[in-house]
Amino acid sequence: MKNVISSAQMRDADRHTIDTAPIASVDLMERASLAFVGAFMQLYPDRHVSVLVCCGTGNNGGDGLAIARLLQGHGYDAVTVWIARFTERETDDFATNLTRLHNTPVTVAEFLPADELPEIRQSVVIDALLGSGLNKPLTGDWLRLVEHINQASKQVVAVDIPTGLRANGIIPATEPTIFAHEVITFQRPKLSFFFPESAQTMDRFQVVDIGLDEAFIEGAPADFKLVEPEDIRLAYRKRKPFSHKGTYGHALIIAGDTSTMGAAILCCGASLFSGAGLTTACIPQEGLLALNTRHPEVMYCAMADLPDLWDRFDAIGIGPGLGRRVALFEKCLAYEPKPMVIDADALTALAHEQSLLDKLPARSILTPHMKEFDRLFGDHGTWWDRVRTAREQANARGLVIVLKNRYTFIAIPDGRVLINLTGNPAMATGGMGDVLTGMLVAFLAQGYTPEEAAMLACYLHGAAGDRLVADVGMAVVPATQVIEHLPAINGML
Ligand SMILES: NC(=O)C1=CN([C@@H]2O[C@H](COP(=O)(O)OP(=O)(O)OC[C@H]3O[C@@H](n4cnc5c(N)ncnc54)[C@H](OP(=O)(O)O)[C@@H]3O)[C@@H](O)[C@H]2O)[C@H](O)CC1
Ligand SMILES: [K+]
Repeated sequence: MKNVISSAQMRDADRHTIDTAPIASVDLMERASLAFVGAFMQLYPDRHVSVLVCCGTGNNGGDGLAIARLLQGHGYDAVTVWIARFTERETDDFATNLTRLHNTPVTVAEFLPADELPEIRQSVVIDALLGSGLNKPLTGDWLRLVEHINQASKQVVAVDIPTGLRANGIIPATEPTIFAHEVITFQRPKLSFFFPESAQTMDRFQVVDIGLDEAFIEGAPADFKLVEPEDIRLAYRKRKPFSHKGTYGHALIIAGDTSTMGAAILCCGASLFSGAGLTTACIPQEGLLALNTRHPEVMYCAMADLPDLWDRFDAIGIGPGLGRRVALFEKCLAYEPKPMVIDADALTALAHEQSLLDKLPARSILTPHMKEFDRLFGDHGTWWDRVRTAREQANARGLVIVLKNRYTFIAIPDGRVLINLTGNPAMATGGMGDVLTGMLVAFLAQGYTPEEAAMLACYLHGAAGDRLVADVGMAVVPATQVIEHLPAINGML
């Protein structure tokens, strides 16, 4: 898992790399700018596209100057630079790059405080005004310039981070920023990119490697970790020769009600396709025909038989579409504790009866979306606060909290948060949560730890959706398709 590091840690990594590589700081800026230009050229291959590079006078601005020079060197023939001279301070690397830029034909205009800003006629604006050095909200001339750029409604590509966005996750709703369609960021995504509030500031980001010392970055203390494909390959255990269904555990899904039987069937299907050796459904009897038709492999357990059969199960998933049968949840908490996934209506029951939280089996997995989370732990004005509560609760109660979001945050008992990057907006359809729950139960039944199960299920769930979008071209992905695509994803590992 890769560390997500703070701006201060990034500065340390910068300094460390300069000292130990060794590399001059201006050469590191050149490397960063080259990496940016490589990514930019993929986005805008037309050398005649008109580009306005807006630069501050710090190192983000220094990058902008180097980028303008490099683009011109690559044959981009309509590059203009604006420099915002709103402070007398400039960094050494900015100054060096300004001298270098003056040796090229690129047009440079400088703006002093209160200067009138000309109309922006270029098609693309590169935002190199302020980067990770931001230490206060935008005001005065900075704000005026950023608003001028936003009002021009051009394509905006930000260098490292959109101007005005704080890097470290806390995003006040009222703070103005530039709006960037694309962010080309250095070495690591900034923590803020994973918080839904960042959608007001940016559409997409991509990370480019600028050769900072990776060992140093990975050695830094980090509360947030990115789940990488390599982590999944390492965690995932391929099926062994001579293994049998007993090797892969028995999952019990307690779900479904008259009008929400589909949730139970989706959940069971996901368990089946995620490799549980056996899957049993505790659903209302009226759902049996549908279950047998859709998934004849799944067995049935009547509500009344649960106490007698409980010993047979290795992991329990409870909640999807449980509806009026939700009292079952409290009953199950009185039986012998088993690895458990708590979702949907069972989460609502927890919210109504908070004392049940203390009765959850150790290291249970909770899978709330935002509303379920707030019902459970109180309203949160920002995602930063919500994630902080998730960390506190996971740590204090020894739970794994899968806080569902465009980038799902997995808060684990040791206080860290794993960030899952797979998944896409085409998957924003009903039933996806039921599928995730089924997958989690299946992985628990197979003997994975709750942390591993959460990581695998979130990653593979999103990866199946990503495949369906990328390879099959689906604009909208229904949950059943994700289930059927899971084996192919597993085989890929
Ligand atoms: N390791 C890396 O990732 C590398 C990053 N590079 C680039 O460097 C920037 C960070 O550069 P830095 O010089 O530290 O900071 P900025 O350019 O972002 O900001 C410059 C100064 O602006 C002032 N400031 C901060 N907030 C505001 C504001 N709201 N309004 C006005 N001015 C503001 C502040 O100075 P003060 O003296 O006023 O406190 C900043 O110092 C990084 O983002 C990358 O683009 C390197 O090029 C390569 C390595
Ligand atoms: K920027």
